[in-house]
Amino acid sequence: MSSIREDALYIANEAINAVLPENAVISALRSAEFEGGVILIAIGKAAWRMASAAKEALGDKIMKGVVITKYHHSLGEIEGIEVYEAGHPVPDENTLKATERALEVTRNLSEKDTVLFLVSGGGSALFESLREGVTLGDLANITKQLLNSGANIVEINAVRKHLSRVKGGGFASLVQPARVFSLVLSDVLGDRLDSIASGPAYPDSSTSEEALNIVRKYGISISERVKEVLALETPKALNNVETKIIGSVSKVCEVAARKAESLGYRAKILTSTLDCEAREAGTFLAAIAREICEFNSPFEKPCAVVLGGETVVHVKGSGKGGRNQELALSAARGIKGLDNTVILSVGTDGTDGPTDAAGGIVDGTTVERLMEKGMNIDDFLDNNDTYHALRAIDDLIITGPTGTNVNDLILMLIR
Ligand SMILES: Nc1ncnc2c1ncn2[C@@H]1O[C@H](COP(=O)(O)OP(=O)(O)O)[C@@H](O)[C@H]1O
Ligand SMILES: O=C(O)[C@@H](CO)OP(=O)(O)O
Ligand SMILES: [Mg+2]
Repeated sequence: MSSIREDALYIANEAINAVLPENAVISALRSAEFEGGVILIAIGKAAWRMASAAKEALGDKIMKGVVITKYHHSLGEIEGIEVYEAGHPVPDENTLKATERALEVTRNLSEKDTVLFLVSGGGSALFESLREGVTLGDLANITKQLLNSGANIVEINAVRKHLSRVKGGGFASLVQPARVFSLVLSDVLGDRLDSIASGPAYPDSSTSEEALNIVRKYGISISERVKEVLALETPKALNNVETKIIGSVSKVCEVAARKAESLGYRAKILTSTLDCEAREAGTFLAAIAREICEFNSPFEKPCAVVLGGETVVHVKGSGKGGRNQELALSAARGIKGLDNTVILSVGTDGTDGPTDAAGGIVDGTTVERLMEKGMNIDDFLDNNDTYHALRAIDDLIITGPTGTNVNDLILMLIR
């Protein structure tokens, strides 16, 4: 019989494999019709896999193409398509250069032409052409502040959209009169199309006023010059765009639940929209675990509790970690001493925060194993240093870039 840890890792792996984008791209393109030329632009952490699937489906119908993905996320050449890598989560020079190339290949198109736009999370950092008055230095600085402020992705992107020529519908405006056919892998809760990769081809629902309020709410420091740029509006209507969502965290949760059932666990999806502070989610989940272990309620053992979403972290310490590692370690504190209980939290993109881990997997012995090494769990949580704690006791999950990106999966198994 496999161990409960092995079960958890198997379930997570199967669920992530089920949202690799290839099949979804190919089936979405099967029924699509293109009158004139097709120009492919793919952005985000899943861009390479999405583009290579589109090439497989459409072959020479694709006249030109540009892929922009995160460093170490491309898997080689794709015939007839230019592949670039750039900075994420903070954009860099290569972001601007690659985006300029994407704008060049989509210039001067006719209304018969189609821009096949393949969008996945990460696109905000990877696809950028700045409004006049904003420098790359400004954007990098504002991005770093926002990422560590506890602001959620919808808020972060409301600000980024108002600094950009391509975000918030800007890209679709620039390629007019060509039509944009957009396939989107969602990594934003509620599948908000104007927030995923900051919606370069979707009418923006956020306003300048909101962007300025977010800057104020989180105490983001910006110059007067940047403030003036933020006050300019984004497109609120576009008539050349068609959009399809081809994957999201709900599917990850459903597959995880199904796989858990196939291993004999009674599975429940608790939520697919978890969005609170990471350590609070971990503490809360641990409390549910204790209830189940003691009273066999509200879920009967053996059970699998599945959650999907994207928590946030107010980073105050100077350590290394990510939201999944922080959720897992805080859960470990709460399930200390429980038998046959495992909690796992993993980013489906394979990278959790600025680390080489995808997440963490903890159990009732995690705290004790840390203590044996002379490590106090609270110190590591306080310093946002969850990576070093989990690494010391082999409780990290390391997958490398997965080629997909649909938020995070959290799984609790009890038997
Ligand atoms: N030391 C840390 N501990 C916990 N979280 C952190 C730490 N450093 C950065 N983060 C969080 O990691 C987030 C970025 O993680 P990442 O996995 O790259 O996000 P995404 O998958 O959404 O692109 C930041 O928003 C920040 O809140
Ligand atoms: O690109 C982005 O804006 C976000 C959401 O889509 O993705 P990530 O959090 O992976 O950077
Ligand atoms: Mg991630």
